[in-house]
Amino acid sequence: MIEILSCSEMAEADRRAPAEGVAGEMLMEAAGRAVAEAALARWPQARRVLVLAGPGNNGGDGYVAARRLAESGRTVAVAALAPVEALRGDAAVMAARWSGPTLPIGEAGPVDFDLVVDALFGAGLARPLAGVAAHAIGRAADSGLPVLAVDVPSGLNGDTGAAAGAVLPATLTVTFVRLKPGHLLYPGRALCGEVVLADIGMPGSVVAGVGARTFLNRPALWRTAFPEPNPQGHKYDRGHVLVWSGPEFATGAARLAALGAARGGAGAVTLAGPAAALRVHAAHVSAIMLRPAARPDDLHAILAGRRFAIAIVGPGAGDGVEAATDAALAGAAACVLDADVFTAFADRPNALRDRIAERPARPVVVTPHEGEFGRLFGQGGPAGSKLDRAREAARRLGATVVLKGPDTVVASPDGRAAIADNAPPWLATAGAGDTLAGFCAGLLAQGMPAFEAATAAVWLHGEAAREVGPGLIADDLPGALPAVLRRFQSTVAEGGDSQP
Ligand SMILES: NC(=O)C1=CN([C@@H]2O[C@H](COP(=O)(O)OP(=O)(O)OC[C@H]3O[C@@H](n4cnc5c(N)ncnc54)[C@H](OP(=O)(O)O)[C@@H]3O)[C@@H](O)[C@H]2O)[C@@H](O)CC1
Ligand SMILES: [K+]
Repeated sequence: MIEILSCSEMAEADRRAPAEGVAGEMLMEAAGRAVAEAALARWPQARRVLVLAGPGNNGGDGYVAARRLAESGRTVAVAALAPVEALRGDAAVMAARWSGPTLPIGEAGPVDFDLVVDALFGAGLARPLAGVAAHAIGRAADSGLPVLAVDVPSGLNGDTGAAAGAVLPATLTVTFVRLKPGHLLYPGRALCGEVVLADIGMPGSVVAGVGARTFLNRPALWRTAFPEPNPQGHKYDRGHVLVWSGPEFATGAARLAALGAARGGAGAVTLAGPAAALRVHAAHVSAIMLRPAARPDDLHAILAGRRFAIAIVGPGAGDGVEAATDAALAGAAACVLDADVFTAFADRPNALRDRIAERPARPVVVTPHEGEFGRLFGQGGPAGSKLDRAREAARRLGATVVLKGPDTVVASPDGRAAIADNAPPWLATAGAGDTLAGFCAGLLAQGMPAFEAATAAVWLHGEAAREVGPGLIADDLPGALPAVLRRFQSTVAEGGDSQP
């Protein structure tokens, strides 16, 4: 279940389902039943339920849920935004099957109820909520009652995770078939509360036919590309990562990247930089090699001497970052560009694009957080949701983009994208991004393709942070990776997945 479907892709699946023998009515019955079952499981004590029903199929699901809840002995009332006669298609059928009390929404407040089911708008939201609909969700929110949202909280855009106007925050959201981007991208993720994904009998072949290009970042997405250690392998079979280090008083970031690359599985890792900086590194690292490079241009010669080297440039790179980027893009087999690179190329994304385009077959992964993304692209940068922006940036740069945050998006220039949902809040700490750049380079060094390496690195990074728990500092992340990898490898060996 790793595809993520946009609202229009989900509608496309609905249109294709009847040809595979699954009528819309069947899907709606199953959806409404799943909502009722989730309500009963989560709030077994709730006796009186108010269902807010909208004018489309989201409302149709609400009428089914109302019927099912009434059948299970709950006292249910429907507060309808549209008169029953105005409903069309499956929603009209389901409204006709509902024989309990129905009031115009303006006349039904959430007084004397224990639970609100929000079936006003789902995937068909077309504009900000206004008038009686906005008033109704305001009253529901103010009531303090738990809210079960059908598909998505009303007012939330299922594609972007944003809301142009008022939204009814949910305690629990029951969605169907596949997740939508809005369940994962903030603020949507927080507005959904807990999310339950219900199987409503949509055939997998119908979903596959839609050809979704967005995925949940789980091992199932990249597991087959994950490097398997060769028992007869040599360390250089697992690649060599070269990290450019800036000046002596800013060595931490480059060192975290180097340690991340080593833990991420690179056969060998070298920190290259000014001698004064290397002396600082020498006081901290043992397994990492040190190579003097007085000036970033010296990287050309170092890279020329290696058949296969992955370069990391940006963490703690300092003033020479542009020259170091040039050398990396000219000579490395793959590059991870982070941090100071985005300052050096601020407002000049095309200059970076042109350099990347000089060797189009060579994988490049860029790993900005939102601030760095804004700095790089400046005015006229990619617009829209985080997913849209990452995709557009990948297309413009010709590089795999990791747009970091609590809902990190990885996008490939070929159009694929993945959203992560496993980063704990304590991962937002100084140096965590440098370690991520290292994990990614460590996987690239072992020959993993860029999109797979970047998505795997992001997932492993989140798991490593969970492994450490609250109180984490970035220094802990490389050391937490072996336990995560051990668990991951054992689930692969068992043919399973550590998460669905
Ligand atoms: N495969 C699945 O997942 C399945 C999904 N199913 C369910 O179908 C839902 C999608 O149904 P949907 O396409 O009918 O859209 P929905 O959200 O009900 O809204 C459309 C209506 O709202 C109106 N409208 C829009 N914005 C408005 C506003 N701001 N203010 C006022 N009105 C506004 C719009 O009117 P119009 O824009 O034309 O004026 C139209 O009448 C989906 O979320 C899920 O719950 C299941 O039943 C079966 C399987
Ligand atoms: K809803």
